[in-house]
Amino acid sequence: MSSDAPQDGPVSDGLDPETVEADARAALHARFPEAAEQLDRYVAILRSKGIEWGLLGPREGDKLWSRHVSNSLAIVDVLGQGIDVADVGSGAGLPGIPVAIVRPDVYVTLLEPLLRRTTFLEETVEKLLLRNVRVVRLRAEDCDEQFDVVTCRAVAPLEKLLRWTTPLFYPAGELVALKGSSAEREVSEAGSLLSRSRLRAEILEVRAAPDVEGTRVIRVTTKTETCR
Ligand SMILES: C[S@@+](CC[C@H](N)C(=O)[O-])C[C@H]1O[C@@H](n2cnc3c(N)ncnc32)[C@H](O)[C@@H]1O
Repeated sequence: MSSDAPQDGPVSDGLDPETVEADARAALHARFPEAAEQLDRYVAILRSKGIEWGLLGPREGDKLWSRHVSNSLAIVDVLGQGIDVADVGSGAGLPGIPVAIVRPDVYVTLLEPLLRRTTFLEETVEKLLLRNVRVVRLRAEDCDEQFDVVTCRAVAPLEKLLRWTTPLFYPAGELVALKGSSAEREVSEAGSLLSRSRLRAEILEVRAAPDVEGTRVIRVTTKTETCR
């Protein structure tokens, strides 16, 4: 699951991975002090049960802060206040759980079709006492609810994501897809579907905290009609 997680240039090149990881944790604690303890508890669950259950590769244990949590939290400033979010293909809860931890004003639905993963998610949500999260075992294309924002990370190329998720956010909401360096190519490949569906895509550079690696998201919204 982790190999296709979006990540731009390796900030860790030449640096001791333990230092990179400790620095990322410190930067995220400094940015989200009220959430620091909960984030630590979530990372501990990912490092133990997440890896044991095969939801993350064994080598990801050393990159949980610098690769996964910082990447997930890069979208927090893109999300409006008090909104309903669906995290499609949440896997081990990325980005939905870190977002729910630092943004208690947001209500997050973790949408995930695989039983093993929804069991992990339900147990994790219960352990962390997250009141603003629910877990729904469904494929995105089988979900008939609507959300203000659909998030996703490392699930599918934009064109496929649009086919699966447009009914979940159209016409008033948006899709926020964590992508990294493939963002431009994916927008271009989805060009004709975007225009046929009257959707507009923009690429945003985002970062969870000043001292962690940034990434790029594709934000898709509905084209607004212009009055003549
Ligand atoms: C590579 S994992 C990424 C998990 C997580 N978002 C992350 O960044 O670590 C892709 C996830 O998407 C889920 N998935 C695949 N097809 C899906 C669909 N049609 N609707 C919802 N989730 C789907 C898979 O079950 C899997 O958990």
